[in-house]
This record gives sequence, C-alpha cells and structure tokens, in this order.
Amino acid sequence: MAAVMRLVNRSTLSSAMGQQYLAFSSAAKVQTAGVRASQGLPEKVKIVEVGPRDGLQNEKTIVPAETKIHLIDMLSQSGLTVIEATSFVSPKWVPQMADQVEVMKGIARKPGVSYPVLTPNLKGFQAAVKAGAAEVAIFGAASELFSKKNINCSVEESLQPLRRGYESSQRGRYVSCVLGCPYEGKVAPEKVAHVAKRLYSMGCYEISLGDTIGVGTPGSMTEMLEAVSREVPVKALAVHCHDTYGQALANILVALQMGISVVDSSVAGLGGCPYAQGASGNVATEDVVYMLHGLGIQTGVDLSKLMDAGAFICRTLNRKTSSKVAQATCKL
Ligand SMILES: CC(C)(COP(=O)([O-])OP(=O)([O-])OC[C@H]1O[C@@H](n2cnc3c(N)ncnc32)[C@H](O)[C@@H]1OP(=O)([O-])[O-])[C@@H](O)C(=O)NCCC(=O)NCCSC(=O)C[C@@](C)(O)CC(=O)[O-]
Repeated sequence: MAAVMRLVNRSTLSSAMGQQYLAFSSAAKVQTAGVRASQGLPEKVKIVEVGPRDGLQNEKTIVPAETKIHLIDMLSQSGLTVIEATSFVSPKWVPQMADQVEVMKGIARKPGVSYPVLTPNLKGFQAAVKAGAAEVAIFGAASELFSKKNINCSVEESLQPLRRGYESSQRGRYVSCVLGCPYEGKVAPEKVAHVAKRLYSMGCYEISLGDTIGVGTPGSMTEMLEAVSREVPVKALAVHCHDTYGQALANILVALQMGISVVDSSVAGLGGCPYAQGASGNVATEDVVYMLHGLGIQTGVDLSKLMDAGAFICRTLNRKTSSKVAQATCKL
C-alpha cells in the first residue's frame, strides 16, 4: 500500500512539475526570439504529422477505421495543418492500411488542414483521388535493396514519371534511407542528392528526407544535407527522423540551423516501416513541438490537445507513449 501511495504522489508531483514546464515553454517563446534569430532558425515550422499512416502501418493488430478517424480528428483539433491520413498501397503488402477509403470518407476535414496520402503507383493514385485526396505523397529510396523490398522495383524504376502516370497532381515527398539502409548499410550523400534532385525535377514541391532506421547523427545529417542542398533548394526540403538511436531531435535541430522549416513527426512516437526491420518509431510530435516552442519557433500547435491525441491512441493500442514530454507530464 505504501508503495502505491508513493507512486501516486510521485506521479502527481511529476504531473504538476510537467504542467509548470509546459506553461514555461510557452511563456519562453518571447524571450527566446533573440536566440532563434541569432542562430538563424526559422520563425515558423510546418509540422507534417505522419502518425495515422507511418505510425500505424506497422501495427500487427488491425486498428479499426473508427479509431484511426478519431485520432485524425483529434490531431486536426490540435492545430496541426498537415496530417498524412493513410496510404493507398497494396493490402497484401500492408494490411493495416486496407481501410484507407473508409478512413478518408470518415474524417471531419477541418478547413486549413491538408490530409495527404501515400501512393506507390497509378492504381493507388487513382483510388486516392476517388476517395477525395487532394494531395498525394510518392516515395523513392536512396538504396536499391530497400526499394526492392519496399515497393518491388529498382530506384530508377520508381522514378519513372511515365510509370507513375500522375505528373500533374499536387504531390511531394519521400526519399527513404537517407542516412543508412537496413540491407545496404551506409548510404552515400551523393546518392540521396541524386534521388532528391530527380523527385524535385519531376515536380515534387517538397522532398522529405527520411532517416528510415534512425541511425543518423548530427554529423551524418549535416553531411547529407550539404550534398542535397547543392541540388535542391533548401526551401523544398523536409526532414523525417526516426528515433532508434535517440538522435532525432538533435538531427532536426541541425536541419533547422541549415534553413529547413518542414519537419515530419508522429504523435506519441508511433511508427516504423514494415520493410525496415529494427526501425523504431518516428520522433514524437509532442517532443518536436516542445523543442520548437522552447526555441521561440511558432508551430500553431496546442501541445496540450496534441498530448490528448497521443494519450488516446496509446490507451487504445494499450502501449506506452514514446514521447518524453508526455511521459514527463504524465499525460499518458
Ligand atoms: C508498390 C506495390 C504495390 C508493388 O507490389 P507488386 O506486388 O510488385 O505489385 P503488382 O502490381 O504486381 O500488384 C500486386 C497486387 O497488389 C494490387 N495492388 C497494386 N498496387 C495497389 C495499390 N496501390 N492499391 C491496392 N492494391 C494494389 C494489385 O492489384 C495486385 O493484386 P492481385 O491482382 O494480386 O489481387 C507494393 O510493393 C506496395 O504496395 N508497397 C508499399 C509498401 C509500403 O507501404 N511501405 C511502407 C511505406 S514507405 C515508409 O514507410 C517510409 C517512409 C515513407 O515513411 C519514409 C521513411 O521513413 O523513410
């Protein structure tokens, strides 16, 4: 009994301290504006929430569509402006995303929020448009073996605009394995720059550089971003960091210092790619928002509402959040 009491007290204390720090974090915005400017950091960052797609695609047990819809709706209410809702991939490859049409039809679309979806081919693109997707994300990789395992074609084949056949749609997005591949190991920055340049010249307005297995460090991130930014304007780049080695926030800070102002993340740190064994979840959106607000950078996100969304999905999946901020404030 005594042990339980101590636990309750610690939890209450930690929660109170956590709330105090959350309040401090928002009050600190004004004071830190000078720090932000002196470090050349952006005034605003666009967060691309990938939890409903990247976060859930790896779940072994099928998550009901209504849970996914509720999660997306809660995320919409938190002030996020981009929420990747689902993917139109083969259900044989990723069964968890087989309810994509139901999800797209069920969400309450909030004005000012976009709900892009992932599509690997023309079939997926056509289905996405039919389901009301206004924007699609396409994906390639900087590693041959990963490309083969993930989308069953070579890197070059994946970049053929004619093969895709949907040049005119609004789209952006992914280059996977930019800092390491689960099958090939180290990936040359020049290879990443080549694939990013191809996607950009095909009309992708935003290229998200994915550290799919979370092995990057601020050192390798800097080296890779220097190579990519020689080929693609920095304003068209985003970073997508998994946190396997605990380097994600440091890597994001490096990207911000290099002028990048679009960051992907996943609520509660959910995620992992089914074709990248050992990859842990994405960096938690709560932790990214806490860091950005602490730097005086605007996100438009209400951290408390975001944490409610994280608590909801963790409760439903019966798992512990990976967000350090949620853990510290006991918003579980
Ligand atoms: C690309 C394919 C389809 C090739 O897979 P394939 O087997 O070569 O394709 P296929 O054309 O031979 O088709 C096989 C079956 O799938 C069907 N099919 C074909 N396409 C579709 C579609 N769009 N939607 C629904 N069904 C589809 C097609 O109709 C056929 O059905 P059957 O005739 O056998 O009944 C497959 O490899 C695939 O779906 N891969 C997706 C894998 C995936 O989603 N991975 C996770 C996302 S990537 C990621 O997470 C990384 C990222 C983006 O987050 C960034 C990072 O961290 O790096």
